[in-house]
Amino acid sequence: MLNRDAATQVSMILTEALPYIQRFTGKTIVIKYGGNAMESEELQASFAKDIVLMKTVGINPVVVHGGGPQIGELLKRLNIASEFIEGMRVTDSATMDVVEMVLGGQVNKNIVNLINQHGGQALGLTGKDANLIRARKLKVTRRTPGMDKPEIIDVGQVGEVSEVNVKLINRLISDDYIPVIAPIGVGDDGASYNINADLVAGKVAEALGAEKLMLLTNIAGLMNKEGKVLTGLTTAQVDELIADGTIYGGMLPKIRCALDAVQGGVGSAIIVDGRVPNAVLLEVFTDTGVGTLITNQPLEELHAAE
Ligand SMILES: Nc1ncnc2c1ncn2[C@@H]1O[C@H](COP(=O)(O)OP(=O)(O)O)[C@@H](O)[C@H]1O
Ligand SMILES: CC(=O)N[C@@H](CCC(=O)OP(=O)(O)O)C(=O)O
Repeated sequence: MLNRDAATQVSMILTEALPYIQRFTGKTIVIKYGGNAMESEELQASFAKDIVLMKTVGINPVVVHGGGPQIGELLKRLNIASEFIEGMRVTDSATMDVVEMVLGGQVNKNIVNLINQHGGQALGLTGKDANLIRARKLKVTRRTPGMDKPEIIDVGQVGEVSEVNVKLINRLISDDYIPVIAPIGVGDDGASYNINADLVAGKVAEALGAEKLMLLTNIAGLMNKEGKVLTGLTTAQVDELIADGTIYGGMLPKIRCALDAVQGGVGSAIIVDGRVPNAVLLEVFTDTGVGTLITNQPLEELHAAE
């Protein structure tokens, strides 16, 4: 039996959750589960439980996962060198094979299995299944201070989303499945594309008209040079932070996809620290959600989240 203090705590949490449950019931929330947020077995289990709980109270979670560090590990074991340009892995055909094996196999099935172990009905897909994610080749542009023109860089078999099979995802949702999507796209010619998982999550959220896009990562949020978490950002402020080098690497696609998603009709996008146990629950069901929030009604000024 719960002691008095624990019982009070539980009832406080449930009371706090009620308005959020009412607000999100029947709505779709897209959760991007980054490879860095899969740090430990405990965190993976708490993520799976959070997703099952969401579904149980009538919210429709759609998971899009990454697996960058897991791809890096196998590439290393196979002695295949790898580099990132502007947050995108340069992908030749040997690298693409590894990406497909790790994301579509190991990582996808691990998440599906965990959700199912906790009582959910997860169904894993790559963008190739039923042409879920159609893609075209992505050309990376790099702006270097002092150079008047941006460079266009060929990073190989890296794609961007051209179309999402919304009908399939909605069908899975209405049949009570939890879709778990690996960020591999298929070109018109059947070619495989390695797509940054943030970009897939953003486009899936946009295509579904999701209420919320959550990006789980290994940092407390988007930070300024002093290490303070920033929230309520405008596009212009983000552009400034990119230009002065405050935002770089993996945060570039993350913040861009968050901005694009809200401009494309998603209610809000939030970058959350996935290293915190039950990060998804805390963000969706309590007032304590912290991280970098991006909405269409930006706050007046950049400010540090409390
Ligand atoms: N301004 C910034 N604020 C926070 N993190 C940043 C910033 N600029 C770059 N980063 C880097 O971006 C990383 C998150 O991107 P990434 O490693 O691709 O995460 P994920 O695997 O979760 O998608 C952070 O761990 C940090 O190293
Ligand atoms: C083009 C590109 O960079 N693709 C990513 C796909 C996985 C991913 O995005 O994983 P995280 O979310 O864990 O970083 C990669 O190859 O690492």
